Amino acid sequence: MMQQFYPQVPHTYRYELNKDMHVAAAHFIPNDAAGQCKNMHGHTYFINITIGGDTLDELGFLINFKRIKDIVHKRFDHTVLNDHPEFKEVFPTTERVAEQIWKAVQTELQTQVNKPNCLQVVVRETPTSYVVYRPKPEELA
Ligand SMILES: Nc1nc2c(c(=O)[nH]1)N=C([C@H](O)[C@H](O)COP(=O)(O)OP(=O)(O)OP(=O)(O)O)CN2
Ligand SMILES: [Zn+2]
Repeated sequence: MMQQFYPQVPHTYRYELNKDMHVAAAHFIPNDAAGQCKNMHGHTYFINITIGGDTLDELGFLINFKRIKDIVHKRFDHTVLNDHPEFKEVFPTTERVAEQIWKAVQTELQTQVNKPNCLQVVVRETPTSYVVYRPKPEELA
């Protein structure tokens, strides 16, 4: 079941789009300070992505919902997060996962003519733990 939690991000865009998805993935935090998380274990991550913009494309989309899912789900679903190049230098904590999702989505959005912005990424790792990632204003187009 989707966790119906939607933190609001303040903005003045005409359109706001939200995409929810689940990603099943394994990870581990290779440091003794992480306790049990040092051992490989899995989560069904709940992810919510918020996109804002003032103009639509020729179809009337801010961006196709499916394209957002493809950027994240195709990349991470049923994988070991630690195996991905973006997690070679940093551990795949919830914070870092949210940050990397923002980077991947924002990069894709900037290839669009209407250039919408990714305003927020929510990553829920467990029923009791989640992170909200928001870019700095200077990181937006
Ligand atoms: N700031 C962070 N703290 C922790 C992270 C993280 O990514 N960022 N990750 C973990 C572990 O990976 C773990 O899977 C999740 O921890 P936790 O929420 O403590 O899991 P529980 O289900 O045991 O939570 P309870 O509320 O105690 O049941 C740890 N910390
Ligand atoms: Zn974990």
